Amino acid sequence: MAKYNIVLLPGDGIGPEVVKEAVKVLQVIGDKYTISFNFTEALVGGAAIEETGDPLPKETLELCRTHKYILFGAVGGPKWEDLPRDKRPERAILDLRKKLELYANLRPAYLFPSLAHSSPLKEEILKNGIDILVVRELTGDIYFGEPRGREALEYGYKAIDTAVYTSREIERIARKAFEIAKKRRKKVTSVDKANVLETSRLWREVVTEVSKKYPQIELNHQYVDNCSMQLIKNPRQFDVILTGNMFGDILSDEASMLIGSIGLLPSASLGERDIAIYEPIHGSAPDIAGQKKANPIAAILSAGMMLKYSFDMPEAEEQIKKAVISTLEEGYRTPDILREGDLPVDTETMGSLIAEKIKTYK
Ligand SMILES: NC(=O)c1ccc[n+]([C@@H]2O[C@H](COP(=O)([O-])OP(=O)(O)OC[C@H]3O[C@@H](n4cnc5c(N)ncnc54)[C@H](O)[C@@H]3O)[C@@H](O)[C@H]2O)c1
Ligand SMILES: CC(C)[C@H](C(=O)O)[C@@H](O)C(=O)O
Ligand SMILES: [Mg+2]
Repeated sequence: MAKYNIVLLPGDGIGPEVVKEAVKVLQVIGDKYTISFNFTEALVGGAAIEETGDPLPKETLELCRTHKYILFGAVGGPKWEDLPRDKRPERAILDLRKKLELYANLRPAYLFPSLAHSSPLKEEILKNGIDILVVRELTGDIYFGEPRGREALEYGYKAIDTAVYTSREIERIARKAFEIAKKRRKKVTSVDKANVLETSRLWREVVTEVSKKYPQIELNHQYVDNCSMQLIKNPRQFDVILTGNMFGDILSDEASMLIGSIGLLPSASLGERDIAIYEPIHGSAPDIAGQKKANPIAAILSAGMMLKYSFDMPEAEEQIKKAVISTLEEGYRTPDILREGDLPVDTETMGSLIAEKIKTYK
C-alpha cells in the first residue's frame, strides 16, 4: 500500500476550519485508492506565536523538509497586526516559500457553470466560461528584495522596499508557464509594468527569449494596470497569466472574484524538488472565523492539486472536481456564494457533501 506523509499547517482564523474539510476529502480518496495518508499537524502563524513566540518554529520547518507534502490553511489576524514585520504570522508562509525554494505558484481560476450567477460579471461576458491559470513567481520581487526597512529622518521616517529579479529567476518561472501552457490553450500573457520598472523590463526581455523555445505557444505582454481591467472586460482572452510575485498576488484575488468567490481558488507552490505547499489563496478571514461560514472549496481543490502534482493521481483530482461541480449543481452554497433559492450550508456540511459524493464514484 502506498503511503504518503502529509504535514497539516492549519494556522489561524478559518485556516483550521477549511483544512479539516480538505482532510476529510483526502481520507475518502485514501480509502478508495488504498493509499495511506499519514497526517501530522504542526504549528504555524499566529497559533505558533501564541505557543512558542515564533511564527515558524524550527520543528515545523524541519517537519516540512522531511515530510515534503504540505497542506496549508491561512495565517494572520488582528491580534498580531501590530507586530514588527519579522515577527508577524505572515512571515511564516513567506519563509516557508523561500526556504523550501517554492518559486512557482499555480492559481487556477475556473468558472463552475452553476456559479455563473455568483460572479459579479454579466452573463454575456461569462457565456464562454473562464479558465485562467495564474502562474505567479513566488520567491522574488519586492517581497524579498534588499534593502528594506525604515530609517529615521529629521522629520518622520523613510521606508524602503526593493524589487529585485534576476534573469535566472525569470527564466525558470517562464519555462514553467510555457510548459504548462502546452497542455492548455497554448497562450501565455506575461504581465508586467515594463513602462516604469527596471525589473519588468528585464522580465519582458527574458520571457520573450524563453518564448523562442516554444513556437507553438502564443505569447503576448500586458501592463498590469491594463491586465486588471482586461480581466473584467474579457476574461476569456486569458489562458496562462505569467507574472511576478506582487502582481500575481493582486491579480489572483481579482481572478477569484470573477468566478464568484475567493473561497473557491486553490493553489500549488512548487519548486525543482518534490517538496510542495498546497493552500487556498485566501487568508484567515477574521471577519467570519469561528462562524462556520468559510467556503472550504478552495482548500479542498488545493488537496486535489496535491493529488495531481505530488502523488501523480490526476484521476483522483478529477473526482474531487467532479464532486465539487455536482454539489454546486445541486444548489448547495456557503454564504459567500449564496443567492436566493439556493440551499445554504455551513463549512462542515459543504465538506461532507463533497466527500460523500466522491464515495459514490467508481
Ligand atoms: N496565505 C495566507 O495565509 C494569507 C493570504 C491572504 C491573507 N492572509 C492574512 O489573512 C488576514 C486577513 O486578510 P484579508 O482580510 O485581507 O484577506 P482574506 O482573504 O482573509 O479575506 C478577505 C475577504 O474574503 C472573505 N473570505 C476569505 N476566504 C473565504 C472563504 N474561504 N470563504 C468565504 N469567504 C472568505 C473574508 O471573509 C473577507 O471578507 C490578514 O492577516 C492577512 O495577512 C493570509
Ligand atoms: C499572507 C501573504 C503574505 C500572502 C502573499 O502576499 O503572498 C497572501 O496574500 C497570498 O496570496 O498567499
Ligand atoms: Mg494574496
